[in-house]
Amino acid sequence: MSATTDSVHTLATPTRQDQDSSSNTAATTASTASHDASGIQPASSTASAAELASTKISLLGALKTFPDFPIPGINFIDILPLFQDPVIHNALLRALELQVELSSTKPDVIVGLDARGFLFGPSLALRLKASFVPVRKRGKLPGPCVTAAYEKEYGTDYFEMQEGAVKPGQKVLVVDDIIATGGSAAAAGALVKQLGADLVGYLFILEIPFLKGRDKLDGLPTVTLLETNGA
Ligand SMILES: O=P(O)(O)OC[C@H]1O[C@H](OP(=O)(O)OP(=O)(O)O)[C@H](O)[C@@H]1O
Ligand SMILES: Nc1ncnc2[nH]cnc12
Repeated sequence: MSATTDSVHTLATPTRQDQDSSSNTAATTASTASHDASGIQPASSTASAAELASTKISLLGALKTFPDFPIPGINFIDILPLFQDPVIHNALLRALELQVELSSTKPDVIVGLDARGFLFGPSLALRLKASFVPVRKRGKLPGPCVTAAYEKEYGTDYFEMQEGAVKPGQKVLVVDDIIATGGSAAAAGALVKQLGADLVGYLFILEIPFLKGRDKLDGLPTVTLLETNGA
């Protein structure tokens, strides 16, 4: 197991758990600082930053990796165990909430991506007193929609949003479980902008850094709680 460290990350040693024969704990790094564009946190946020750092570490041991899923060559990182234990689930939501509070912008709307962005997007929106709006895979939403095609780690797909779901002047934060190649998030961001809203940034539970997904996000503030290259 290996994990990287750099100037904005502190290495956290995840606990390997022998949970079942087909899975293992992901080699993962918990960020102790926001990955936002400025990297600056106000002095008044010190207590929140400390809480966030310890909360992230409690999330690490729950992740599992599945080699060669859904196709050979992909090391699939399963975030679903984060929702199986209510203590970990609550810690996750608290960490995401703190992460948004530490950023400079309060979003009006949380846009969550089909399907795993739906697992925490609405709960996070409630905590932030923001709206929740879904981005769905093509053909699932009724009424007039805007559509964007995108490439991801294991194929091509299409995202849609309903016209009018976000409005000009609204500050929108796009959230999803994982940023891999960044194709899904970039497509969602393009739809938000096409509808005239103000895309203020992206928030993910987990980043796979070697796939350089951030490079597709136009330099917008992009925050991830955890990261792993799936080793
Ligand atoms: O950064 P990318 O390369 O675009 O990959 C990340 C996306 O891939 C996964 O979704 P997937 O399309 O597999 O669908 P699901 O959430 O419905 O399982 C994941 O939940 C992200 O949405
Ligand atoms: N390696 C991966 N594991 C889990 N979800 C993903 N979505 C895209 N790539 C993924």
